[in-house]
Amino acid sequence: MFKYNCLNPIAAVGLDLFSDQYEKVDELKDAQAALVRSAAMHDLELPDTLEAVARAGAGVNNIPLDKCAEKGIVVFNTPGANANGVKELVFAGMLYASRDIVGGIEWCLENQNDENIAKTAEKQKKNFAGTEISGKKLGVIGLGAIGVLVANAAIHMGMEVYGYDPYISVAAAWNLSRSVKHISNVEDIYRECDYITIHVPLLDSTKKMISADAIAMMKPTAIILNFARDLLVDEEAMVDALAAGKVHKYVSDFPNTTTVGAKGCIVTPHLGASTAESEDNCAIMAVREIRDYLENGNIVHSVNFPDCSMGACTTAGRIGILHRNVKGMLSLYTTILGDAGINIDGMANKSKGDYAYALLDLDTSVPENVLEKLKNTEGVLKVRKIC
Ligand SMILES: NC(=O)c1ccc[n+]([C@@H]2O[C@H](COP(=O)([O-])OP(=O)(O)OC[C@H]3O[C@@H](n4cnc5c(N)ncnc54)[C@H](O)[C@@H]3O)[C@@H](O)[C@H]2O)c1
Ligand SMILES: O=C(O)[C@H](O)COP(=O)(O)O
Repeated sequence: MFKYNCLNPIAAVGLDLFSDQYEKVDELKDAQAALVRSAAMHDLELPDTLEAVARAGAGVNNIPLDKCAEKGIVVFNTPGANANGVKELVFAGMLYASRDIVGGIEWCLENQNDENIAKTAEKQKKNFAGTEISGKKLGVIGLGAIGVLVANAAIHMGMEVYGYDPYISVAAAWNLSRSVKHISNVEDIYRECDYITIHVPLLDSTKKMISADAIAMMKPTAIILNFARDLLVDEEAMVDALAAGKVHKYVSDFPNTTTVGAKGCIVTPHLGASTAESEDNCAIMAVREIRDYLENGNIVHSVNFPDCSMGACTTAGRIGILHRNVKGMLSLYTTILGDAGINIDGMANKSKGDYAYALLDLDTSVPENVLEKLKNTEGVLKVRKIC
């Protein structure tokens, strides 16, 4: 029986994919797997029982990735599963920033008792007029799952789209419309674009990447959209620039005391992925990842260990070894197994940064004393007996 804990509510359509071999538990300390959305995990005590964490979503800045790796806990996310939900809200953000839709709605509510509201509205509507997005320049910073969808949809909306991503994946490049202009110097986006939207992960290297200097290059009419993470933007500098009329609007999906209520800021309460479709997609992908890892030892879509798959286990034994990415590890395993008279039928070993994963199919189930030897090998973080 496998036990899992949900640190946030996770869509039922995903949890229903757990078989009767799985039991939901109320406490993380009792779980082998955890499912999480944005709950902060940095200060949580991670129990020794925990094997896997699946982030039902994209951003993993709420999870201590290295601490998990050191404890042999594989962290997954669900790339692309909520991208369409975010893309649609980015366009809502562009429209809210371009036309005073909110002001217009508020005016209607304030005048709901006016019998002549239809007539008055025709006189007042000039106060809520705006501009169109068609024909304007959009800069997309980060062309991953979300950035590509935003860029392609903007082309269909008649925008001139500039795309910047020095690390773009081959898959994303294939999906990107050929009409998107490839930008190699992000300053071209800051200087020339009417709308700038950011879709990069929050990392040490991207923190405050929209800096005061970047903001100073922007047009006074610029509209900046942040549906990625608030810490990507120097928001103090942004609020100052808005107050001084140096940029026009800042749309953010991450409320905080700097931006909510500040002049020119339009803030939503982290709604990007809060659609039925995105929540279902993320939950389904997260549960599949956890099951494939716990039942078969396969790693797909991990953010702290390499992906490594050998399908379902068809041999008498299978073990997975999470270890440091240092030389000589495989020969230590083959020696221990060979000395125990165990034949290796198949093997895969992959590495990612400081960490690596070996999956071994064996002609017999590994006895406890051999598992102990493997576990006690210098550089091994965790050994799992899968069958
Ligand atoms: N508002 C929401 O509800 C919501 C929902 C989903 C994701 N997000 C946020 O959006 C981010 C992006 O999501 P995604 O699904 O597109 O992720 P993704 O991993 O598919 O794409 C991120 C892209 O950013 C690029 N990148 C990294 N560093 C860069 C840099 N310095 N300059 C330019 N590009 C850079 C990468 O190459 C990659 O192509 C997530 O990390 C998360 O923080 C927010
Ligand atoms: O990174 C993400 O996937 C988003 O920020 C969504 O977060 P949520 O699952 O808490 O809505």
